[in-house]
Amino acid sequence: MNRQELVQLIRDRKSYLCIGLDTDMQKIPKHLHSHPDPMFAFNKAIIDATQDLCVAYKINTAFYECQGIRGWESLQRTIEYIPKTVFTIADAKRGDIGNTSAYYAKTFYETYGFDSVTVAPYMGRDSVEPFLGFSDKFAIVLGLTSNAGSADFQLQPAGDGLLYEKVLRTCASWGTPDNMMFVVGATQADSVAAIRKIVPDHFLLVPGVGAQGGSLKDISEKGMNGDVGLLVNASRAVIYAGNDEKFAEDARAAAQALQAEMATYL
Ligand SMILES: O=c1ccn([C@@H]2O[C@H](COP(=O)(O)O)[C@@H](O)[C@H]2O)c(=O)[nH]1
Repeated sequence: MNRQELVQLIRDRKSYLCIGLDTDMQKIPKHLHSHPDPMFAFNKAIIDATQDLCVAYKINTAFYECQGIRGWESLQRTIEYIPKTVFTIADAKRGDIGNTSAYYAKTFYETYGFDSVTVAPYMGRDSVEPFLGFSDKFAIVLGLTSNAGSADFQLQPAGDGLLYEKVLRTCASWGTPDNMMFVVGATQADSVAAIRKIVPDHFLLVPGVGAQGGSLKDISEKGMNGDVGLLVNASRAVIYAGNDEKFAEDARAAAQALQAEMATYL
């Protein structure tokens, strides 16, 4: 999916909600455990219940990788089940020397068919560029993350500003808003004005609403640009809104509340 199609989808659905499929075998309802593929059964029910309310699904690969081959099979069934009209994110936080990054890009864009993959930029230009050479695909580079540890490096002084500002400025010069987005935590709303000065046109993937306490209102008011420019992720707050037979209904209600609030900001 390209940027124009994503913007149109957001306008049509009055939503910039990304639902995170952080599917945890310890948390899915007990009655699904007898299913041949419990993770996929859970994801399928969530997707069926929410697909008209969101514009993206984010699969955090850690939850699948830890299950070995069965987890990768659940991931594959899930990505194949998500409608092609919805934007997909492999939250894998990859990045390595160039030839290795090229295989990470091929894995997520071609083998699995994701629209985007999250990329850790610490290894520099040659580690990020292999994710940029695919049409209608996006590298989503970690900018200012939602966790407390973001203060350890990202918020440290570097030259005239802070390290994360240098990361945003430098990475933005390697790509364009058509092939790159940035991760900015919802818990970092106070920094969003500074971020928008550096990357006014890029989409921001914003995790941290819900379980991590970030404010949808703050991030929407401070982070939106002319093309909306935001994908706000909620994982646990949506997919674990309930944990019994009606978990999918509960997930829909949680997603609907977020979408309804988003509609007021558009
Ligand atoms: O800075 C970051 C980068 C990624 N994440 C990921 O987003 C979701 C958030 O889950 P919630 O349950 O909505 O808190 C999860 O997959 C994280 O690994 C992040 O939180 N912050």
